[in-house]
Amino acid sequence: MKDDRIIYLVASGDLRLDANQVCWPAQAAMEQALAQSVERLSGKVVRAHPYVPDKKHGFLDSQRYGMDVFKSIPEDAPLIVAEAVWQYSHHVLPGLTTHTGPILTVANWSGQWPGLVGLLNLNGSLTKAGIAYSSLWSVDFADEFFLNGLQEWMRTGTVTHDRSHVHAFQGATGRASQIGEAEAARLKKEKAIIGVFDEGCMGMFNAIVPDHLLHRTGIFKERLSQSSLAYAATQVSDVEVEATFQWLQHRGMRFAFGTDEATELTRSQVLLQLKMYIAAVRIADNFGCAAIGIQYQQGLKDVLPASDLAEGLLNNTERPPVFSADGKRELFAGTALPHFNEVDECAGIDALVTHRIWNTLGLPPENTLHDLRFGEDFDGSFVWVLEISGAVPAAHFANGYADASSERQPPMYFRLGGGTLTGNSHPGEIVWSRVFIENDRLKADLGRGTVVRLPEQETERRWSITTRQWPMMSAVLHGVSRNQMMAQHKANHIHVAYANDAATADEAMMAKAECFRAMGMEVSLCGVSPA
Ligand SMILES: C[C@H](O)[C@@H](O)[C@@H](O)C(=O)CO
Repeated sequence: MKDDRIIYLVASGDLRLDANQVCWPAQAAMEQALAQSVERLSGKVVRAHPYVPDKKHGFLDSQRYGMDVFKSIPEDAPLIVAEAVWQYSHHVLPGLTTHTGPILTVANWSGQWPGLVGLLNLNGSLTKAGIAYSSLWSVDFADEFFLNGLQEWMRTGTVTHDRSHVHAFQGATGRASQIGEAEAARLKKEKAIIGVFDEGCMGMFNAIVPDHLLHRTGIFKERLSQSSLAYAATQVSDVEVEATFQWLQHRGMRFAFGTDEATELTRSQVLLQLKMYIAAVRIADNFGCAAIGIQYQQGLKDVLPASDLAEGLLNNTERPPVFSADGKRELFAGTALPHFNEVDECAGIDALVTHRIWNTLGLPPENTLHDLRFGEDFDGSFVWVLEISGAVPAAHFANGYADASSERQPPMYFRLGGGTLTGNSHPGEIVWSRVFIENDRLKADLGRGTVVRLPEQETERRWSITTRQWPMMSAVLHGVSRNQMMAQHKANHIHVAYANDAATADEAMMAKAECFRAMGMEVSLCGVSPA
């Protein structure tokens, strides 16, 4: 007889065995706490797939495995996708496309592993796929917000969230309107190319912009291969790469060198990373790209050290010069070449538009995405830990390269090592944004924030409970609570750019919103006034 109390549970994981094994204890602890809360409300959690002793974890670790597991889940049953780790959404997406019962995505509010990041990627992917779902998050699965939400979901199949901070953008005025419209018109007339080095990183379905939506904005993809990047890196001379390395050292960037290739950063890893940097600029020039994205994961991760150092350098106006192979021409001289991490094409659109609008406004054009990794209250405000897995432009640190260091990427994600471009982002006024896809439309959320200087001890604490090797930004997002942000945000990534002060940040936000609107997107302002 069918037991109406049963709620099925699946857990999507990484593709990398090491990451799944290292992170499994956190997942097991989270599932236990979650199951107890469900039981308190008279439900019963049944795992739809087991812990596999041979693998030493219980994650869905491939798309095919996910499809096979979903065959045995009754399609109309209530289903929880529980996440304490970074996960590849395509492991569960196929099964969820045909699931008719209520779906709840849940993450533990912890910075230890990027579980919240995984949850947000899944939510963005489900949104793009048009699959109905609800979502919840909790520190211990016993708080009122979580229990109320869980109860509502178990009773009605949905969770209602407060989204009163989201306002339809009403159009900009004055200079912001002119600049935004002019940039959109320029894109339509002149067109622009984003170079995509192997589409579809780590199952991030939400990060792939279908051509029919992209082309309406004036942006087109050049589909590039990471194989050609690896080859081009072999063509860079040792003399050139040595000069690039010296350039960085001369500006005070620190490299945390060791000797063990398996766990430490070595000079040879860094030199390969810098060859990749030079190669990427040359390929971008060859194909006339206005921005590029290197996925690094599947494929390149087995061939070269991490792409992050190259990515951070590309995003900075002041960066080591790169010349054409014949040495005659400096490429992209005096400017950043916007790079979108993990080939997140939504971020690619944003990076290009931000780069251009900020330059027009005379603002620092360096922009980047971060993961929405974690956050906690500090001194009466909710301060987010924005942290990306490797690199930000050095201009985001108070003293540029002199405040930047390169640390070895964690071995469980980056077997072949390579260094990050890391540091603590300086205080200041920022514009945040996210382009996403819903109902086969490009949409964009924008808002304002302030990067705060936390006491050193608190900064260190936050770094130590997340990933110490990765660059961090401590941000207060204006007019948006933690739960509102989580409920609305449709991506693991959030885009950020600094302005000079509050007034210039407000103007830049409006100019970008206007540009996005003129590019055909449905634009919302979050936490700030619509006009
Ligand atoms: C290395 C990890 O897999 C990261 O790529 C992950 O935490 C992310 O940054 C996801 O946006």
